[in-house]
Amino acid sequence: MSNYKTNPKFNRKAIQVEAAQQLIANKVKLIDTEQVRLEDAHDRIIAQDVIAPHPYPFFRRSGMDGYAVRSADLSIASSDQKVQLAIIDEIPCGYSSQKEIVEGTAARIMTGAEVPLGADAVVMLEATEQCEVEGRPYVVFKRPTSQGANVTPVGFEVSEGDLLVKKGTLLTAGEISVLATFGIHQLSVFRKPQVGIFATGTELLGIEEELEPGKIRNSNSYMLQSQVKEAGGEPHLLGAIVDDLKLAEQKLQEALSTYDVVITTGGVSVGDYDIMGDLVRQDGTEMLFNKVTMRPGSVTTAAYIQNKLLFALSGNPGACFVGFELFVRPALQGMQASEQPYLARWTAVLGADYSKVNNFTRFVRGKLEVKNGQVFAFPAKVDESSVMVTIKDSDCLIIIPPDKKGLQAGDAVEILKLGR
Ligand SMILES: Nc1nc2c(c(=O)[nH]1)N[C@H]1C(S)=C(S)[C@@H](COP(=O)(O)OP(=O)(O)OC[C@H]3O[C@@H](n4cnc5c(N)ncnc54)[C@H](O)[C@@H]3O)O[C@H]1N2
Ligand code: MOO
Ligand SMILES: [Mg+2]
Repeated sequence: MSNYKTNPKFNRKAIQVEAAQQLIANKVKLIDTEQVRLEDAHDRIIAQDVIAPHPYPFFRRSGMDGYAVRSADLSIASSDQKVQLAIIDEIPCGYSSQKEIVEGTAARIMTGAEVPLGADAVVMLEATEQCEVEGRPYVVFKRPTSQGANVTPVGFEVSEGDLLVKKGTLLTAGEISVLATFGIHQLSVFRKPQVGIFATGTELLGIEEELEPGKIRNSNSYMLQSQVKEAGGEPHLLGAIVDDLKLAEQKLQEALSTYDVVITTGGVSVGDYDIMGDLVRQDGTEMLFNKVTMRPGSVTTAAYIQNKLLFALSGNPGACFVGFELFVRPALQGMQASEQPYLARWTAVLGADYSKVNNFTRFVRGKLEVKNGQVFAFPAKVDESSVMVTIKDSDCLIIIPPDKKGLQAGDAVEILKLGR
C-alpha cells in the first residue's frame, strides 16, 4: 500500500498549461529532412524557402479568345466608323508568334496564348466581325479598346525573386500548385516524426477480443494513432501492457531506441497500479511536469529521456485526447518547424450556460456553429474526463477559465479549434 505522506506520487506541483507547453518547446529539436517528389509532398511541411526563379506569368498572356491589336488603331472605332485590320497570324496556346503587330494589323489569338509583339490589347471575339477584302481576311471593330485590355502582364502574379513558399509551411493544394508552376518537382520536407504508442492497463483488451467482465478495449491507442497522423507524425502501435513497472520500463526502452517520440496512455495518476508516474521519477529521466492546472488531463506527464520526449498521457479518454492536443501536437509540429504548432485560438459566443467551474482551467469539448455571422460554441452534454463518446462530436475545445462564477450563454469565450 502506498503511504500517502511519503510517496512522492502524491507530491505533485501543478503548473499552468502555458508553462508546461514552454517546457516541452524547450526540448523540441528540428527533425532531419528528406527529399520527396512533388506528388508525394501533400500534407508535408516544407523544409526550404522556395524563391520564384522567374516571373509568373512568364509571357504576356491573352485572357480571351479574340484578336490581339494595337489599341491606338481602334481609337476612332464606332458603329458609324468601323475599323478594319488585316489578320496577319493565328496564335493558339503554346505558340510564340514571330510576327509583330504593326499599324493596320491584328492577330487571331486564343485564351492563354502569348500576346504578340506590338499588340497591347486583346478584343474578345464576340465584339468583332470578320470579312474578306481581295481574298484576304480582315477583322472589323465597332468600338475602341483600352491599352492592356485582356492582356495579363508578365509577373502579374509573381515577380522573379518573390518568396513563394516559406520553410515550415504545410503543403496543400495551393502550395502544390505553386511548386508545380515553378517546376519544383523535387523538394526538401521534414521527416515525419516516428511516434511509438503503447497503452498500460491490466484491464485492456485488444480491439479484436471479446469483452470480459471488468475489461475494456484499448481505444486510446487508436485515437492517438489518428491524432498523431493529423499532427503530421507517423504512428506505430506497440500494443498494451499490464500494469507492471518492470514491463513498462522494458517497453519504454524499446520504444525510445526505435522512435523519435513516445506516447503512453494510462497509469499516470495516484492509484496503486499507476506505474507511469513512478517510471518518470527514475534516474536518468528528466521529469518535465506531472501535474497541470487543467481539466481534463490534470495528471498529464511529460519527461525527457535519452534526448527524446515521452508523453505519459492519462488513461481517461477525454484527458488523453486533450493532453495530446495541448502538448504532443505542438511538439510534433514544432519538430517540423511548423509556423503554427499550437491549435488555433478563436473567440466565440458560448452557446449554452456552463456551470462546472473550478480552480483549474477547463478544456470542454464543444461544437461550433455559425449563426447570423457569429461563431457559437456549444459545450458537449457530457464531457467528463472518463467519457469517450462525445470526442467524436467535437470540433473545438472551449476554454473555461478558473473562475467561481460560471459562464452564461452569450458570454464571449476563447476556443481552440481542433483539426488542422
Ligand atoms: N485519488 C485520486 N484518483 C484519481 C485522481 C486523483 O487526483 N486522485 N485523478 C483522476 C483523474 S483527474 C484522472 S484523469 C484519472 C487518471 O487516471 P490514469 O491516467 O492513471 O489512468 P488509468 O488509471 O490507467 O485509467 C483511467 C481510466 O481510463 C481507462 N483507460 C485506461 N487506458 C485506456 C485505454 N488505452 N483505452 C481506453 N480507456 C482506457 C481506464 O480503464 C480507467 O477507466 O485518475 C483519476 N483518479
Ligand atoms: O486528468 Mo483528470 O482528467 O484532470 O480529470
Ligand atoms: Mg490510474
